[in-house]
Amino acid sequence: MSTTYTLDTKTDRAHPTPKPMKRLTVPAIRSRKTDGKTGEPLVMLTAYTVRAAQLLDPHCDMLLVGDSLGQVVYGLDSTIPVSLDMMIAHGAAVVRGSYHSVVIVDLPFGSYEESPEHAIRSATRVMKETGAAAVKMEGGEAMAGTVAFLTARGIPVMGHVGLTPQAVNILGGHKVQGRDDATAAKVIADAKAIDQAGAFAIVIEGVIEPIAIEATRAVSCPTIGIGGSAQCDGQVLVTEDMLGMFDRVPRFVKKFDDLATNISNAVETYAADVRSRSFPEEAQTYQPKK
Ligand SMILES: Nc1nc(=O)c2c([nH]1)NC[C@@H]1CN(c3ccc(C(=O)N[C@@H](CCC(=O)O)C(=O)O)cc3)CN21
Ligand SMILES: CC(C)C(=O)C(=O)O
Ligand SMILES: [Mg+2]
Repeated sequence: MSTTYTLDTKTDRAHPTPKPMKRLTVPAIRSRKTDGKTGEPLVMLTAYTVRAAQLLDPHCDMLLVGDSLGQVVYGLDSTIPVSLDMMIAHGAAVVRGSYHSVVIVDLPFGSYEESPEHAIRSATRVMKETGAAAVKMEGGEAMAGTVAFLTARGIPVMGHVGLTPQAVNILGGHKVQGRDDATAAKVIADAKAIDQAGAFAIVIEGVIEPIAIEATRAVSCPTIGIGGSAQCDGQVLVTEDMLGMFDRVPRFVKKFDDLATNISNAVETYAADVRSRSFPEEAQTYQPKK
């Protein structure tokens, strides 16, 4: 399944061996149902900037321009205030920095819920102005008609069920779903509805493992877990969380590095060097031509 890619250290761009890399497609992603064990899980991470996209692209199947940029990039308390213009600006940057992964852009709160027509207007802007291949929207049974409407008109949709952060005011916080019969049944029904409406994949966020497994088995498209289960057909995390760049992280995050400490150390050294006049040195200083 996986091809070997090498990194051009000057550009951080991936180079396949032996022939040029082609961007993965939505149908290729859709066909990657693993049924829990067989097959290679899908790898997705969030990206908001061109530099992040360049670094992540060779290693991922999908890059998600998540509305989590509200908290991570803009310091907001929730994803509720994020605008479509913000998503489009970051989406275009991520498409420019990638050429292997499928790029998916979150439709932000208030840009799609009113009607299928409302959703397609926003999604069309995303597709035209960013070059992304798909959009993602939160919601289950209530959004199934909208998912079908967009899919029938050329816009691939990724679903998102379980802990849906745009519904934080209904859920009463970022709370794990499926611990009681009512939310457990809702997660399954929502996943089935979005799958039958034609979603090419579904994010299952913050759901107890047995229900995430049941939802994965109940749908024909791949599920992407985040605080879901290792038996989902793929996994996603917020990149800054897994790199140790964001301090308040959910329990489902594993920190694969501690970049905040590295950056803080480098800046401490810079500040000390400026204050002691040991930076800049000769090598960083311009002199008149001799
Ligand atoms: N940096 C970042 N990472 C994310 O994963 C993320 C965002 N931002 N912004 C949008 C949403 C918000 N998310 C969140 C935020 C908090 C929890 C959280 O603290 N959950 C509790 C669960 C408590 C429970 O019900 O048991 C936890 O302790 O993990 C979960 C998801 C996921 N998304
Ligand atoms: C956490 C993922 C699934 C997301 O929706 C986001 O980053 O906004
Ligand atoms: Mg999101």
